[in-house]
Amino acid sequence: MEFPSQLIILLLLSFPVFLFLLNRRRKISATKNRRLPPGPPGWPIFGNMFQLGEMPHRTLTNLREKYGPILWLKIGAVNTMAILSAKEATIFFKNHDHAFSDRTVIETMRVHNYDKSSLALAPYGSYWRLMRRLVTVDMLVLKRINDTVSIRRKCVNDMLAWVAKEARARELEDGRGLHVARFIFFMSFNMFGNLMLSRDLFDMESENGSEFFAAVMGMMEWTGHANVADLFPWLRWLDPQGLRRKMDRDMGKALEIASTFVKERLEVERDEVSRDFLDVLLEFQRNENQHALNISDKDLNIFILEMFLAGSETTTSTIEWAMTELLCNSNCMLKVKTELSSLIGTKDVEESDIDKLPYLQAIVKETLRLHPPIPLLVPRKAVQDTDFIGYFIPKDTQVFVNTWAIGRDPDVWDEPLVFKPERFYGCNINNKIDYKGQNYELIPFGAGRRMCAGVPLAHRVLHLVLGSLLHRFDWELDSNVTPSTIDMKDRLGITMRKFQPLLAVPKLVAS
Ligand code: HEM
Repeated sequence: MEFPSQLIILLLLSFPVFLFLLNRRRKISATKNRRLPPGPPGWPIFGNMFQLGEMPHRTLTNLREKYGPILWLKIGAVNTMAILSAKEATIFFKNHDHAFSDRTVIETMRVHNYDKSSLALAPYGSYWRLMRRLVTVDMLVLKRINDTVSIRRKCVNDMLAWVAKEARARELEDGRGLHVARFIFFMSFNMFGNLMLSRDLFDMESENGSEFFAAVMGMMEWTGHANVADLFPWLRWLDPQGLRRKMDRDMGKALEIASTFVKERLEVERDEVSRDFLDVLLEFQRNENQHALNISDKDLNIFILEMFLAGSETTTSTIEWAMTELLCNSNCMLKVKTELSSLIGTKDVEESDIDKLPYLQAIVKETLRLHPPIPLLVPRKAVQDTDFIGYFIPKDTQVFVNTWAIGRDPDVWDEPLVFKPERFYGCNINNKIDYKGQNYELIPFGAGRRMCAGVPLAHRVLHLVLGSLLHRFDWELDSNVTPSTIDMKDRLGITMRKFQPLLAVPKLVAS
């Protein structure tokens, strides 16, 4: 009778060992198998770099038909996986978000060790967690966003006054359009200047930017350039296009000015009413005993720069595209203007009105579906070797989640190439789809752990600015273009902007 109970105990003890060995065998066989996703053959040394062209989001989308929704590329020396469909993106974010939660860092972002202090580029770990908490728990929470409503209102009013002045001037000059993205960008920059530092950094009257503005503009330019040193890391020391040198100069200047802003702030008494994001940041830094890590002064200065880099171009690109689509689709323009006038009347659009404006919301979603400002998201990187849908993805592989392709995925969207806000409106089946990271077919802000930390603020700003421009003015295309001749090409820099900037004529709405 002794024997069976010993056997049972032995079996019970050996079961976990058995499971461990089985799991290990599976992993070894997946690794041995090393089946990479399919992809176009590349050149020796250069891989697929010449095939991608200037608009990789479009090139990759076109490759889906031949190779399927998951693509393997070698861009120079960099292993790259691209995800091109909503179904595969869902599996990626639901089951593998952790395994791909690091970031690839481009060469220009290593200057001044920017990447070491950046929230957007930090490796997935304790520093990232701390900074992410700062943004999502202390800074961009509902109360603080509500406390700063008047700042955004003032910046939008300044912009509306500027456009009104231009509109009056244009009444005399037949049909000459205004460069729409320019004044949206200046307004956004000032908005972040006021939210972050309580100061205007661009003078709309004289159209003059501060030194800080010029330095951050330089940073945006060098970040948006394709850099050979990113594809062949052994070329880094050579800085073949001089981008590192230029970035070093402009980022150095921007950091120096940001540190004087901080020093000046430390010398003044601040009251609760005028608290801005810098006050929140400094308080977070002072409470260092509550965190596992310290935030250095440099981390703080880099955080300030990051808010400008993350927020102003993305906002501008979205609104320029929304205005373009509306000017090409007069029925949608009429519908949104009718919604605004019947629900808002003659008063200004306020952030508190957004929930009452479903068609305006549908327009913002539809614009972000077709024209996501960051079409390949901020590239992720594999933290470890991973088995992804039966493919072996080696550690350090760069991942492009092509949200541009996913927004046009024919398996998900009816008439995917048509601008149709109605799909998100009324009783339509897509009405419930949102960009807050739960619906993987619409991910202009990404999804998962590394999803955009600025969504609550971006949501307010996009609707407020677009709603105000549409409510206050009637818009027409520049007299040289029509909806059928307008150029709809995009170009990729730090964000995806319209290749030919939108020129449109504002006319004051008679009140
Ligand atoms: C139209 C507006 C915006 C768009 C389309 C956008 C889009 C994105 C995208 C695609 C990512 C990468 C997500 C991923 O990897 O899954 C991202 C990251 C980020 N965004 Fe935004 N963004 C916008 C506005 C803002 C604003 C206003 C802020 C801050 C004030 C902001 C702060 C950030 C930060 C800090 C990250 C890095 C998050 C992390 O790595 O944990 N963004 N954004």
